Amino acid sequence: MTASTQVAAARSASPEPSDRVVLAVRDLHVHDQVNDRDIVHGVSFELTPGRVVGIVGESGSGKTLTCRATLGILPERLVVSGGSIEIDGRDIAGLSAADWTRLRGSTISAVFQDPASYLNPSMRVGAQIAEVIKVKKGLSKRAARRRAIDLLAAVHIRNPALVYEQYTYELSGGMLQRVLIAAAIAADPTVLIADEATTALDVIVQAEILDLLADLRERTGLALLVVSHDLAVIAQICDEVLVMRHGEVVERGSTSEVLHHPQHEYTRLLISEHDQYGLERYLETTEPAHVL
Ligand SMILES: Nc1ncnc2c1ncn2[C@@H]1O[C@H](COP(=O)(O)OP(=O)(O)OP(=O)(O)O)[C@@H](O)[C@H]1O
Repeated sequence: MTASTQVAAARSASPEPSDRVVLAVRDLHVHDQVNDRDIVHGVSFELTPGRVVGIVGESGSGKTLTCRATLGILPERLVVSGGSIEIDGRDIAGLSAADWTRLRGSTISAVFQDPASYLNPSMRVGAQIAEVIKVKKGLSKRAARRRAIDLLAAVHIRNPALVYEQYTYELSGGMLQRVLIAAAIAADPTVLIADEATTALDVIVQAEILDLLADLRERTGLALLVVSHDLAVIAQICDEVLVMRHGEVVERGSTSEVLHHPQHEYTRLLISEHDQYGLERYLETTEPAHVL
């Protein structure tokens, strides 16, 4: 049984109602204590199992800080100054460092741009995934290795046992991003945040990684928060989209509704900027744009 089928089997053995809210961000405000100003103003969204919410916006619009607040990893000078974040029904405001250690990876996990910087260059990549499994799942060294190889197969790596033994410098950017996704899902989180996770990849590899995320959501019920400055990425995978500008959500709605009938001038600008990259092929479809 592969890792993904194991995950799917474990979940189907205890089916969860799909309207169970696994992440609720309500009226989130992030404040810069040094400059005494709010830089994220009232962001709200909810994730249920298998749902994909996207955040799109230009550089500096507050996308990453929204993710970092959700993961409890804001830079020191920044604080959550308003609103609430609940993960699996639990308000994160009162979490201790030990609670966060338990939660990160096993309930909420993340992948970012530049996977190489999140992997140790002097350790075989498979061993790094196995390490997560040993720590988070308490498996033996041998069982963790087996599961890590299964996970590499689950993220569509063709020769997982060989790749397990390789180092980061031997792998392409797309392969490294797959390895990082395997590590991120190793402890069966319910929520995965993908912050510009495909930005550094060429268009074909980017599409493959988005397919992989869609496949994981389909098979395991993983809920996804996908952050990108690129509307084409959002169009390919998200059920719902929030358009951010200067720390505020200027427009939100189902992806196909926002792409077909943008209400805000800034959304229209984003769409027109992306036409040249092929967004029109999603806009031309009569079906919802996000269906893969
Ligand atoms: N460590 C920090 N200290 C102070 N201000 C910060 C810090 N990180 C971000 N900011 C401020 O918050 C704003 C939002 O940053 P954020 O990284 O969330 O933007 P973003 O939409 O993710 O952009 P990008 O796509 O470039 O990552 C920035 O314009 C910056 O002014």
